[in-house]
Amino acid sequence: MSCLNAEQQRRIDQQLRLLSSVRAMLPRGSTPYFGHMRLDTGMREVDVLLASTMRTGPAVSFIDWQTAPLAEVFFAYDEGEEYEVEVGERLVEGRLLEKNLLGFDAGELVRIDSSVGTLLRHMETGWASLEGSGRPRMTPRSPSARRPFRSPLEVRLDPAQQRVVDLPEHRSVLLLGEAGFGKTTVALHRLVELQRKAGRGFRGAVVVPTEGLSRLTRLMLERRGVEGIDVWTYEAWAASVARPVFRDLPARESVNATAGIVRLKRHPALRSVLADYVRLRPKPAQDEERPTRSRARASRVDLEHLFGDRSAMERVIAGTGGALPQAIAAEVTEHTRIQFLDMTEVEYAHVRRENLTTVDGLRIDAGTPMEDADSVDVEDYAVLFELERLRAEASGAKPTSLATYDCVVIDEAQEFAPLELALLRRCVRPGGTVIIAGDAAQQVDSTSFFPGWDAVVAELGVPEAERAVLEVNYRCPEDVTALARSILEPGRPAARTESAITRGQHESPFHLAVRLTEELRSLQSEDPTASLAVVCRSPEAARTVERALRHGSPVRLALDGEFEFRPGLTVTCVQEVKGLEFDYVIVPDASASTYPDTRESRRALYVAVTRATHRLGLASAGAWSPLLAP
Ligand SMILES: Nc1ncnc2c1ncn2[C@@H]1O[C@H](COP(=O)(O)OP(=O)(O)OP(=O)(O)O)[C@@H](O)[C@H]1O
Repeated sequence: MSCLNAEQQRRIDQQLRLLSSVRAMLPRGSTPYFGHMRLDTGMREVDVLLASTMRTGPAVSFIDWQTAPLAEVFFAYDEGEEYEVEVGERLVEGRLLEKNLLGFDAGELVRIDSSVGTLLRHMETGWASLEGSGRPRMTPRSPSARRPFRSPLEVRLDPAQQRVVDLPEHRSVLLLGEAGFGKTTVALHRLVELQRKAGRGFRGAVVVPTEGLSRLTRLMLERRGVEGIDVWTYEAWAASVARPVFRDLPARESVNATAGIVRLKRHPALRSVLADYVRLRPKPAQDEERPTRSRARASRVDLEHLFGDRSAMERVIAGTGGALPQAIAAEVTEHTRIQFLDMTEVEYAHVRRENLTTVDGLRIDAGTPMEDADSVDVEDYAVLFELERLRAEASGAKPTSLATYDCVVIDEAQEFAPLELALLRRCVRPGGTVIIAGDAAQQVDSTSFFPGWDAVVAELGVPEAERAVLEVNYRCPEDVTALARSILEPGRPAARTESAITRGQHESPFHLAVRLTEELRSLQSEDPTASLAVVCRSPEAARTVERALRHGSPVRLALDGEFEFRPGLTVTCVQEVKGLEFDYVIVPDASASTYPDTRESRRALYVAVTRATHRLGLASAGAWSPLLAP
C-alpha cells in the first residue's frame, strides 16, 4: 500500500461527493451502483452511474448496465477516447473523460479501480493506493507453446494408443479414459487405418451427439485428406434412416418437447411398454381417414396410440423407479395431442392465403403451444425402429436392413440412450465393427441415462469388444487435470500450486463482466492466434455473458454447434463443448449457486475445465462452488 497522489485524492473526493449527492435516491443496499463514468457529450459534462436499474436525478443518471446501450462505453472505451454508441435510431457521440469501477461494503465506498490505480479504503487507516490491482490475471502462454490447430490425425501415437489401432480388423473396441487422454484421436486413427487396409468399397462413419463435435471431426478428417467417411450427429443420422422407411412422418421436428418428455422417450423403462404395445397391436396402426400405403411395420399413428395413452405413460414412469415424476405422463399425452393436430395454415386452408400470413413472416403457430402441430420428436425415430423390430421378430421376419457401414465410431458414447445404441447397431454391416469412445464421468446430457459400459456394448451387439483404457493425458496442464479429478472425487486434493489456473472472485456480475472483458482483450492482443472459450453452465447464462462481453471485444456465441475452430473468442455452454478443446478456457459462473455439490454439477464442471489446453480461468460473482474449494 502507498500514499495517494493528487489525482488519486481527487478521484476519491469526487466519488464521495457523488455518493452523498445521490444517497437520498438510493434504496438501502450494500452495493448501490457498480461503476461511474464522466462523459463529455459535446454540450456538457455528465456523470453516469452503472447500476442494476435505471433512474434519473437532477445531476446524475443511473443506467442499467445489462440493458442500457450507453453501458457499452464503459466496456469498450478507455479514458480519453471518443465514443459512438447506437441508442435506438440515434448515434450518440462524446468523449469518455473518466471511468471508475467501484466497490462498496455495507453501503460505504471502499474501492475504486481506474486508470490511476486501485484505491482501497481501510476502516482504521483511511484510503491508500494498492500496488497493482491485487487480482491475479491469466498469463498468456509462451510464444514457443503457440501452435496452429493440429488434427489429432497428425499426432504420433504412443505405443499403448498404437496397440489399439493395430488390433485385428475384425475386433470391435471400447476406448475409455479421462478427458483429453486421446480417445477420439485413437478412434479416428483406427477407423482410417481400417479404411486403408480394406481399400475401395469400405464404408465408415463417425456418429457423435453434438453438432460442434461433428464439425470438428469433419475438419480433422479433411485436414488429413481423408475421404469416404461419413460424419453424423445421431439426430441427423436417425432422421436420414427413418424417413425413407416410415413414409408417413411429418417433415417438421418438434421444438417444444420438454426435458421430461425427452427423458421419458429415452428411458430404458419405455422398452417393456413397447413390447406390451406390440403384443396388443401386432400390425401397424393406421390413420382411418388417411390410410397410408407404407409397408413399414410401424407407423406414425403408432406414436399417437402409444404416447397419447396416459395409462401406458404412467406405466413407463412407474418403471423408472422414481427417476421421472408422475406429472410427465400428462405432459407427454398433451404434447402428442398437439403433434397430431394440423398446423393452423392447414386447418384454415379454405381461408384466403393473405389472411394467413403474419406480419413477421413466421408461421402462425410460431411461439404458441400449437407450434409443434404436425411434427415428430427426434426421439421417435428410435422408438419407431424398435416397434418395427419387435413386430418383425414376432412374425419371424427380419427387420428392415439399415446395414451400411463396415466400421462405425461412436464418440462420446456415454450420451446415447439404450434405444439409440440399439438402432445404431443396425447400421453396421455383417462382419463389421464398432469403435466406441467414451467417459462416464463426462455424461452431462440430463435427458439421458447412462446404463454402464457392459450395457453399451451389449446394445451395440459387441459384448466381446476389446476394452482399452488410455492412461496418458495429452490435453490439459497437470494442475488442471488434478483439479478436474478433485472435482469428480470429493476429498481428493487438487494440485498444491496452480500455475495454469487463475481464480477470481468478484463483487458483482458487473465487476466480473468488466474484468473479464479487460482480461480477454489483453489476452487477445498478447496472443492473437489463440482460441478462447467462455464456457457457461447453461445456454441462458451464455447469452447473458455474450451480451455483456460483446461491448468489449468481438465475440462469437456458439449454442447450436456453430464453432469455427479458429482464433478468437467464443461464448458457449457445457453441453456444447463435449470433445472440443481451446487454448484458454474461462468458467465465468464457478459459483455455489451454479455448481452446487451434486453429481450433475461435478460432471458438468469436469467437462468445462478439461477443455483447456493451456490456461484455465475460474471466476465467480458470489461464493465459490464447493467443488472448487482449495
Ligand atoms: N499421442 C499423442 N501425441 C500428441 N498429442 C496427442 C496424442 N494423443 C492425443 N493427443 C492430443 O490430445 C488432445 C486430446 O485428444 P482427444 O480429443 O482424442 O481426447 P479425448 O480423450 O477424446 O478427450 P474428451 O474426453 O475430452 O473427448 C488432442 O489435442 C489430441 O490431438
